[in-house]
Amino acid sequence: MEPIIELNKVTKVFKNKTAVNEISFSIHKGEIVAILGPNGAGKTTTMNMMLGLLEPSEGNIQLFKKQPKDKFVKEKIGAMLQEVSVIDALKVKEVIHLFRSYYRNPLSFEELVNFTGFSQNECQKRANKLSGGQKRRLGFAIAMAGDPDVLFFDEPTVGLDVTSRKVFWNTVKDLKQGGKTIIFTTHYLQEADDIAERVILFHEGKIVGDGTPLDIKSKLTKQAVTFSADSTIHYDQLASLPFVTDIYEKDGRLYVLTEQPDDVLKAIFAKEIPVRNIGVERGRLEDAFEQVMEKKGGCII
Ligand SMILES: Nc1ncnc2c1ncn2[C@@H]1O[C@H](COP(=O)(O)OP(=O)(O)OP(=O)(O)O)[C@@H](O)[C@H]1O
Repeated sequence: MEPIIELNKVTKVFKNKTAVNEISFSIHKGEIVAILGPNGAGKTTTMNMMLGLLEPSEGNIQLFKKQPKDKFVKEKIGAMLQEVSVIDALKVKEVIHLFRSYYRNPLSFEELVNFTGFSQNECQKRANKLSGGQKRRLGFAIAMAGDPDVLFFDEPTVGLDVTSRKVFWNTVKDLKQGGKTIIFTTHYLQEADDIAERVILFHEGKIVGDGTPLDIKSKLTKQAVTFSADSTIHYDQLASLPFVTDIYEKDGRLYVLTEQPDDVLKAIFAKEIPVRNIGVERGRLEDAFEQVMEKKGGCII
């Protein structure tokens, strides 16, 4: 299958700062890709270049075999950027009507209101009276107005409450099922792990990892022996077990990171440490991310 997005040795320099440094990758139809990396890694700059909002200093970007600014491309893509700026004087319903009017085959008004999750009353509100989270939900509807094939979301869930986040990602999964291609950035690594089929890891303007979340975790993380623990257990007791590199607690379970889970289990039983509901898991994407940063951007995948 032909890629629909292709970046070839793309560099972006702002004055003296190289924000993106000779990156190349392709994205195929129907992929759901998370672009991850620490602050200042070059994620937004890359996304803005794919959207035609910034020109690369060097290299080439093509979407649908055309330049990002091509009118054909503009009709095929939708974007929700970090700053959602809408015309404040307009009501929500007027904003939606306005953005529909920009496209030849827009989604229906009702479908777009569904993306916001707004009630009829909320649709009467002026855009400048919306909360931060509501503005993002309106931004989602704006991104969908032209029924795009490719969607770009730059940190889409910042400012959304837990329920709105779930609704947002469930909608994204449905869009993927419907054949859309989705590219998003996020600092919530669990979201990337849950949603993305592919993760592209950025560090200091370079791509340092590219693969499925499982690939990346398998290559970079240690395994964890996990269990529900008796309150009498002390971290010291666990830390003294052989091959343990770290211990943390999450959702009432203890995670003992190790490269040798069998040996850790043997030692737990030998020392009669009171553990229940034992499991062995791969480390989190967050752990992989930390490993990459510790390697100071050396390419690992
Ligand atoms: N318009 C600009 N002028 C000068 N430098 C810029 C400009 N935009 C971005 N940069 C610099 O380029 C680098 C990459 O920025 P970018 O916004 O792409 O990072 P990011 O990975 O999206 O970060 P974050 O996670 O904080 O959003 C940073 O060092 C940033 O300061």
